[in-house]
Amino acid sequence: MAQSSLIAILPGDGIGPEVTAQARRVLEALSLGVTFEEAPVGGAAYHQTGNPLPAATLDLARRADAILFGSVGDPACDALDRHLRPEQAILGLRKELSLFANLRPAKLFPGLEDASALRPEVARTIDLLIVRELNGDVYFGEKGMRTTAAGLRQGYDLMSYDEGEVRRIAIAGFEAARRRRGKLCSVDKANVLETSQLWRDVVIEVSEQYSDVALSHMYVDNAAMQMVRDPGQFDVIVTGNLFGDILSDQASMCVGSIGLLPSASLDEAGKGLYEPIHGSAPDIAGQGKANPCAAILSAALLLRHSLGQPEAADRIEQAVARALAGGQRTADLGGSCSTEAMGDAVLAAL
Ligand SMILES: NC(=O)c1ccc[n+]([C@@H]2O[C@H](COP(=O)([O-])OP(=O)(O)OC[C@H]3O[C@@H](n4cnc5c(N)ncnc54)[C@H](O)[C@@H]3O)[C@@H](O)[C@H]2O)c1
Ligand SMILES: CC(C)[C@H](C(=O)O)[C@@H](O)C(=O)O
Ligand SMILES: [Mg+2]
Repeated sequence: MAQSSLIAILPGDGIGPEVTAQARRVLEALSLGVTFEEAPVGGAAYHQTGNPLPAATLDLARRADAILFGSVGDPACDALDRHLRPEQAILGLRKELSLFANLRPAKLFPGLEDASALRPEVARTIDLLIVRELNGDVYFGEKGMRTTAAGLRQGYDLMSYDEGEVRRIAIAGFEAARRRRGKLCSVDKANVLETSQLWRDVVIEVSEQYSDVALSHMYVDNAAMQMVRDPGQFDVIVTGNLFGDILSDQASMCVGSIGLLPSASLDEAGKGLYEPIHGSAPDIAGQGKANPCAAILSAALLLRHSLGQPEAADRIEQAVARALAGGQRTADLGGSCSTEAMGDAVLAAL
């Protein structure tokens, strides 16, 4: 029941706290009777405790019904050992909570044609969902630095997927396609990578249970090209962790800004972490310039996927659309609204 739901707020670093504050205001305005509890994460947590993902923060994330996450990343931490860096916090949460299915929707908001990097008639066709695998791939394989026989420094990161990991994300992709326009494009690099060959084989096996979904396959380099040539051809894209990371940043500029794309990271049971796809944006942090829409739209996904509140989710999405259509825009979209003013505009449109 939403009455007793606990939402963990993990604002993080850079613009994370700025955009999360606006998302929280919007959730509060809906008076859903939810409780919020906040904890530090990323560089903020490292500076306080020496650990980017302190036990108390992980505990809150486990106890909560859903997690609203800002962003992590702090240039002052870039020289730390990798396990101490802010980014380990989001990777750790995804892994510890088995949040393997990352949904990244991208759709052009009416009126934002001019903000897209694409021509308006192309931008208008975009309504796609990237289903990105989040617990495996080159992100979580063996990695390290070593010295070659010739005495050269060598970095390595092992890419791998087992068939169980591919099967469960393929199912998530087919299920999403079934709820949308019935088209699934699996993106891989099977012409070169064994990991991708297994990926393709398993996706084809799973497709036998989904005869109502039209499955296609595309190599990732072609997919990057097709995303800007004819993005309207895509309904659902299912892909691995690394390819999904890259393609989703690209998709964001096709609809106008990285400050617009939310995401849901789900486990098998529907528990979720919700975050904008963007990072901590150190170049604009602390200046009130960040676009809070991705964070606000992430709160909408939280209500829909973890709290069973689809009407409230629709209300938030419609309010964002109305605010944008009314000309309220932050600098990334060519406007002059501050982060807070954009939050005000969404609240006014609720
Ligand atoms: N999930 C996460 O927490 C996450 C995601 C991506 C990057 N990061 C981290 O963030 C740090 C910065 O990385 P980066 O610069 O490659 O990516 P970034 O997404 O933080 O920023 C890329 C560019 O987009 C702009 N931008 C991002 N979000 C914006 C918003 N809401 N409104 C307006 N402009 C916005 C930034 O100003 C910057 O010019 C790094 O430490 C990186 O590891 C974290
Ligand atoms: C910060 C980083 C670990 C993260 C990723 O690569 O998954 C980010 O780029 C994202 O898209 O959420
Ligand atoms: Mg990314």
